[in-house]
Amino acid sequence: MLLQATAGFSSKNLIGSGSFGSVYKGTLDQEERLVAVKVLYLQKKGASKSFLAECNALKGIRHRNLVKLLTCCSSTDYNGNDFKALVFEFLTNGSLEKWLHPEGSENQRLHFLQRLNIAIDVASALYYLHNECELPLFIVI
Ligand SMILES: Nc1ncnc2c1ncn2[C@@H]1O[C@H](COP(=O)(O)OP(=O)(O)OP(=O)(O)O)[C@@H](O)[C@H]1O
Repeated sequence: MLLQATAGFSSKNLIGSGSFGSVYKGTLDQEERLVAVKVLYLQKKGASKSFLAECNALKGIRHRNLVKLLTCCSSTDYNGNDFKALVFEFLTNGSLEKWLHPEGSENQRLHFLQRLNIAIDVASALYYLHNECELPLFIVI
């Protein structure tokens, strides 16, 4: 299903990569729903731990400033190769880092109030994670 959704994890659907995986844009056919599929680099130390931590921490979370985790996939093929991926709702506005530190045109620069609102939203999400969400949180180092 994920293979189909991402056209075989095609490089044209690659939207970014982080410390533990690559993120692909995908479309779930039946619903035409856009998703972000994070495929873990399992050869990297800490990646499996990061997968479990992200699954456990995000699966019960409902907050307007935290991305929704739709499902976690873990499988092993006939040759014993492991595959782990996290499927998130797709966020259309791109990377926050690029909004905060734009390279190009001045038009894309956020003004002070917009930046303040982002800081408030981040603080609100952190407050929720620390005080209101009942799930254990893991920090992966
Ligand atoms: N749900 C999503 N919707 C759209 N783009 C996403 C989504 N999740 C991640 N991305 C894109 O993929 C990039 C990599 O995400 P990922 O979660 O792997 O790493 P990170 O959180 O940016 O970094 P690190 O894991 O190193 O802390 C992000 O910077 C973002 O551009």
